[in-house]
Order: sequence, then C-alpha cells, then structure tokens
Amino acid sequence: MASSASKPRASSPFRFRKPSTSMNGKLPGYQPIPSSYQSSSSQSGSKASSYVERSLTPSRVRSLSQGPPMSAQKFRLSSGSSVSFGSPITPTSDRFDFLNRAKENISVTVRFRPLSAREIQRGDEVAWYADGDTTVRSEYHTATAYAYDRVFGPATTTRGVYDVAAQHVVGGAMEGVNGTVFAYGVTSSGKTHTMHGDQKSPGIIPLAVKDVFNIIQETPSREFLLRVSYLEIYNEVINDLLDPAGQNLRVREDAQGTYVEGIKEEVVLSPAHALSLIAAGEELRHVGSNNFNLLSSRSHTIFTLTVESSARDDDDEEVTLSQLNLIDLAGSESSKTETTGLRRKEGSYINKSLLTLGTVIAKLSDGKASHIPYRDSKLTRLLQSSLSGHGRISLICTITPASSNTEETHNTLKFAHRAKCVEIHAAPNRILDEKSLIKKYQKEITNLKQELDQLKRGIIERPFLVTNHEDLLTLRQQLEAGQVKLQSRLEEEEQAKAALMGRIQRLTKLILVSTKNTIPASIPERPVYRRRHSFGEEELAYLPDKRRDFTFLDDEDESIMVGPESDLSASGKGESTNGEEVTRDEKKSKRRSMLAWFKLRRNENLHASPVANGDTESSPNGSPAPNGSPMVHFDPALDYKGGRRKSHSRKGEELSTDPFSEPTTQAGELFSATVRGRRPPPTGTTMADQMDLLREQVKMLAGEVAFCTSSLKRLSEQAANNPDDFQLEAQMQKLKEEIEEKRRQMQMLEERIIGSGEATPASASSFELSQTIVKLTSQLNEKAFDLEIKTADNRILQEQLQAKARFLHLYLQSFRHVTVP
Ligand SMILES: Nc1ncnc2c1ncn2[C@@H]1O[C@H](COP(=O)(O)OP(=O)(O)OP(=O)(O)O)[C@@H](O)[C@H]1O
Repeated sequence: MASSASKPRASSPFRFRKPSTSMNGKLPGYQPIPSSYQSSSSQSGSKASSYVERSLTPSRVRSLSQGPPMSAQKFRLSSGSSVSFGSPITPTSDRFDFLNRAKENISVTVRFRPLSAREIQRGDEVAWYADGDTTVRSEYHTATAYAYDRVFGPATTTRGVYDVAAQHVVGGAMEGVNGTVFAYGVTSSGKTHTMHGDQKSPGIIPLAVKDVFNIIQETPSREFLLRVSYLEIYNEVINDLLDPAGQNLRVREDAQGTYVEGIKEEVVLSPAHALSLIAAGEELRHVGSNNFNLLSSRSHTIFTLTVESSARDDDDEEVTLSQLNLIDLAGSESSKTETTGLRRKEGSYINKSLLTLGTVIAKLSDGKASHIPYRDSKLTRLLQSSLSGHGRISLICTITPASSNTEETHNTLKFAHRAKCVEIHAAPNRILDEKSLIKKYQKEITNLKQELDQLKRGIIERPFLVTNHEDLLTLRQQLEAGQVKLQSRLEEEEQAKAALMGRIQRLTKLILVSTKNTIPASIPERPVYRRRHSFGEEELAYLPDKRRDFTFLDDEDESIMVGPESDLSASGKGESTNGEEVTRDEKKSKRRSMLAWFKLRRNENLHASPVANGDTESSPNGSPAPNGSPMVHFDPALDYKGGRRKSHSRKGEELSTDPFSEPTTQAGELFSATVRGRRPPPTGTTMADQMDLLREQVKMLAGEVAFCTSSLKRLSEQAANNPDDFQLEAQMQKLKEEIEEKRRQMQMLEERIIGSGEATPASASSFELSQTIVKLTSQLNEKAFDLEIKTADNRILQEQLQAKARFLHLYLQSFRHVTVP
C-alpha cells in the first residue's frame, strides 16, 4: 500500500506543447460518428444528425483561447464533406464494398465517471464536465474545451458507451476488418470498469463477446471459427493469461505483422466459454492497490478474438480473417499516486509504455514523421499493425471530473485529441486458403467424410488384380494364414470408423453457424440496428448478491453507495497489513463478476426451458448459457452433400416454433441434462468437451466458495468487534447459505463428472481429490486431442489398409470353391 507521505512531483508521462493556437471559434478535433454506427436504442439516425448540426451552431461553439495545435490538413470539422467514414449501412448496400472503401479516423470518445465518495469527502470539486454530447469543458477556464466524437457523462451506462464506441469495431471485425478498442486514462479513472465491468454493469469485453455470437446467429450465410488469446504486459514482460506456463513471451514479426510467439489460442464455442477464459485469465493478472485505487491494474491486458469466416454457400469464396483486440490499459500514475517499492517500479514501467504510446500517436497524427518508435515498448509493438492504420480503432478515454486530478485529466484530453487526428484505413483482410484454419478444417472434414464413405461401401480405389494362378494361390494362403487376423482387423475397422465419425463431429462443431437454416441466395444484410444485447433480467436477478461494495459509484442507477471499505485508502486503513489480501479478494470478486454467465440456473428455470432434442448424429455439447444468450448452434449433424455443407438445424426449428421458448445453447442442454440426471451421450469425443465445461463450472464455483469463505472470515472478525451489529450477522448468514448452495452445486456437478465415466475411486469424495482429478483429466483430454490431430493422417492410412484387407477378404471369399490345379 502506498504511503501517504507527500512525495516530490514526478514529471507527467505526457509532454505536449503548450496549447497556443486559437481555433477561430471552432472546437478542435470534432468528427461525428456515422449514424449507421449508432444503436437504435441509444441514437436514432435522425437524432444523430440533428446532434451533429446542433453541435455546430455558432452559439454552442465557443471561441477557444487555448487549444492544442494541430495541422490544418488533419483538422476536421464536422461538415458533411469532411466525414471520412463510409456511407451508412443500409439493408440493400454491399457491406463488403462499404468496408473496402472505408477511410476513417480513430474514433475517440471520452467517458466521465462520477466523483467518488473519497473525492467528495476530500472536498474535490468538478473541474471538467461534459458540455453536451461532444464537448469537454473546463469548469475553471470555460474557454478551454475539447471536442470528440462523443462525450459520455457520468450517468451513461457502459452499454451506452458500447453502442457508440465499440459496436462498429466489433461489427467490422466480424466482416474481416481488424479492430481495436482500448480504454485509456489515469489510475482509478474507470478503465477496468469500462472494459470489464461488473455483474450489474457488464463491460465492453463481455458485451463484445455477446455481440459476436449474436452476429453469428444473425448471419446464416456464413460460417465462423473463433479463437481467443489473452495476455498481459507486466513490467514490459508479456505473460500468457490463458497459460500460466507462458511467461516472458517474445514478440515476432511476419508478413502479417507482429505476433506473440507461443501464445495459447483457444477455439471458443459460446459466450460463456469465452468469458470463462477471460475470468480464468483475470485470476493471473497482476493487480494491486495504490492510494487512488484499491484494485489498480498493474499490467496492460490484451484480449484478442480472432475471427475467421467463409461463405456457407460458396466454397470458392475467400476466407476473411480479422483480429479484435480489446485492451484494458494500466493507468498512468503521477506523483500523487504516492507509490513505493514494487508499485513505483510497476508505475514507472506503466508510465514509460504509455509515454511511448503517446509519442507514437503524436507522430502518427503529425503525419510527417519518418520514424515511428513502435519498438520502444511492448504495447506499441503489439499494436503496431492497428496503430499504423490497418484496422478500425476506438479509443475510450476515461476521466474523473475531480479537481485534484485537473492536470492529469487535461493530459488525457490532449492525448485523446491528438489520437483523433490519426487516420486509418479499414479494409477487410482476405486470406489464402492455406492460412485459414476454417478451410483446413472444412477440407479435412470433407476428406474424412469421403474416407468414411469408402469404408462404408467397402470400395477402394485401386483393387487388386489377380492375373494368374500363382497370385490366386498366394492369396488363398494369405487368407488361410490370416483368417483370425482379418477377423480382428475387421473389428478394428469398426473402431476406426467410430473414431473417424468422432473426429468429423469434433471438427465440425468447432465451426460456428447460425441456427437460422435458410441460406438466402445472396448475402443478406444484417439489419442496421441489431437486436439489443441483453444478459436477461432473470439471469441478473439470479446472480449472487453484488459483492460488498467498496465502490461508491454505480453507473446504472447513479446511486452513491458507501461500503464498509469505501474509505479504506482515504482513512489510511487501506495500509493495513492485510491490504493486499483484501485487494486481491475484491479484485477477484470484481473480475469474477464476468462469470455471471456461468452461473448455474435455478432448477425451476431449467425445467421451464425447452430442451432441444439431443438425438442428433452426435451429442449436445457446450456450457451453461444465460437467458438471452445468442443461440449459435454448433451443429454436429451438419451434413455434406456434394462437398457442400447443409445444416439440418433441427434445434433451431424446434425453438422457432415456440415463441416463448428461452433461447438455449448446447451448453444449456448439457446443463439441463446434468440437473435432470440425464447422462451425456456416450460419444467419446463430445463427452470430453462436456466434461471440460462441467469442470470449468466446478472450478469457478470452487473459486467463488473460496471468495465467499474469505469474505465470511473477514465479516466474522468484524462481528467479533461489533457483537451487536445485526446487519453483520445477517450478511454472514447469507454468505453461509451461499457457500452451502455453491458446495451443493459443486457436488452435483462432480457427481455428474464422476458418473459420466471418468474414473475415480469410490472413496474419493473429498473436494481436493475431485479437483485434482478434474485438473488431471482436463490435461489428459487436451493431450489426447493434440495426439488425435497428430495421428489423424496415420489413422487415415491405417484405415485405407484395413479397407484393402477387407476387400481382400471379400475377394478371396468369392474364390473359395475354385480348385487350384
Ligand atoms: N463510470 C463509472 N461509474 C461508476 N463507477 C465507476 C465508473 N468508473 C469507475 N468507477 C469506479 O471507480 C473505481 C476505479 O475504477 P477502475 O478500477 O475501473 O479504474 P482504472 O482506471 O481501471 O484504474 P487502474 O488504472 O488503477 O486500474 C472502481 O471502484 C469503479 O467501480
């Protein structure tokens, strides 16, 4: 914990020229976000354009005595002709054409957070405020103002921010355009709140993940393959957050740009699956407390979603591949942060990399610099391809209005203003077949299907030819000598067939397709205003009580909540010896809020929800998903006819017939099956996935139990000092019940795992043993899958041999009665 002693003021991480140029009565840097990017819920197109006009009326645009200098050619006012975004997407326009010619500037938005209780207590006043939708103005120097694509006041929800600042980037990524969304701001300004959020207000990352699956569902003409990676840059070292063994990874470069060597990528099948990976990664992220933020991020994190897609009805169409980077930067720290030791070291790394980011942005916005120092930090090196203009970028600057942060906020505003001038060219990437994982899988599936057909028909391409009696004699001897062997080979052949089927199913289900089974002749337009993402009221109501709130602010209802630890840092209590422990628990709780979607549903909900028929060619699979989750169907029963993929979409049809049916995923089915006592179907390969997902739930529940237990411990300590505090008593009771319930759920899931055939000694009922088994089995499954892939080619050869043997057997049988002279 930082000491409260005052320290000499460190120089700001950002150095900008003193603003001096008058902008002739215009606000600098204004550029409207096209109306097509505004969500129906937050902005109607007409409202957006009137807001553009409104923002330009002379009475609203006040002369600036101070404004950052900017080159004339880069300066864009909001006149219609200077808007460089593409034309609005309409249901009849060609989206890919739109993307081809798009040329944009970085989208820059500013988000205010409310004054915190601590700031209010300290006597802070509002130093900066949102003056309308696009302007940030200084309270003390009203002539000092900056204009951005959008300014979000403290009452704006993260959902509102997402709709304006991130949705178009996510939509672009689904169409092959690289995208990057990052939150930037000083420590405690609300970056993590914006990017990750909590269960009451999900952040940009969970909303984006949800939206991605919505888009898949709404794009029946294409099929998708999604992979995720998650890394942190801590003290200029890159660590893999999906793989604890992946430490100090190196950045490499190839023709496509920079990449992290050896980073783990996971194919994801559902929003819950992706969010569980983030949640697991968050457990590994470095966090700590400083005197501004109990839960300060000590590292930059980059969550990357790689999206591959190809047309379902056109095998020859190129595959598009794009990356969506969702970045939660660590906050810049000033001398006020008053850190010592480790925190100071971390802070200096954070400031240095943010300084490099600032320099890179400044040089890019200048447009004339011959050298851009991307290599000066890991962050800019990894973002090189995005920052150099190959993709869409949205920068969300988070700021506090507090007067004690006036200078830091001003620096953030100037940084944001410069970023506004960087031009980008958002064009979709198209990749060659050989580089595409989706094509590789598709081809492999087709080949395997053909092999399977051959096996089924007992036909081989090059039959033996018997030309003379000697051959016949040899063959007959072989038959007699190998009767037994052949018999066992035939049995093996059956097993090979089953394995082949399993592999086909496994590969097929990695490819995500919409459950909408009609594939129109032409690529349909996604409606401009997509269905609004919702995590479902029931689902949120179902979540456990909000964590003990040490946060005083709530952006959904603007209520001010002061929790028991809210004054921790202000009062100095935060420097207690267990400060770090408290911090970690709270941070975990905060991060874990994303696991909301993994929560077990109430039994009654489960029984009320329709369960799709699992009697398809393979078993249902997946992880529990919330109400309102997009129902992307990883249809294992996809069939190939003449090399084409046809979806039976049986589940989709069933669900569509019931207007009240709760959207479900295979995950939902699995969980339904679990609580109803139905065993997962006995297909080895899909079973492994089901087990993985069950294990994930157990792990998360275990984490939650641990968290609740530590909260309970702290409450008990408090209760010991305040024996008359009935509220504490009630909270403790509630926690106990919660722990009890979670244990019950864990036990139920463990029983299912064990009951599903994963060997475990009957006596091994203890939690620790189950956990170990779960972990080992998970590793075993991963290895088995790797091995399966590696040996696939060998298996195909082996199967060909077996087919030949079978043919030989049949062929010789037809000569049984021929007498050899
Ligand atoms: N828009 C907002 N509405 C309500 N509360 C907010 C908002 N933004 C941030 N907060 C609260 O302010 C506190 C600090 O936010 P957060 O941890 O997101 O800051 P940060 O910028 O990520 O800090 P750091 O760089 O130190 O990690 C948290 O308690 C958070 O819940």
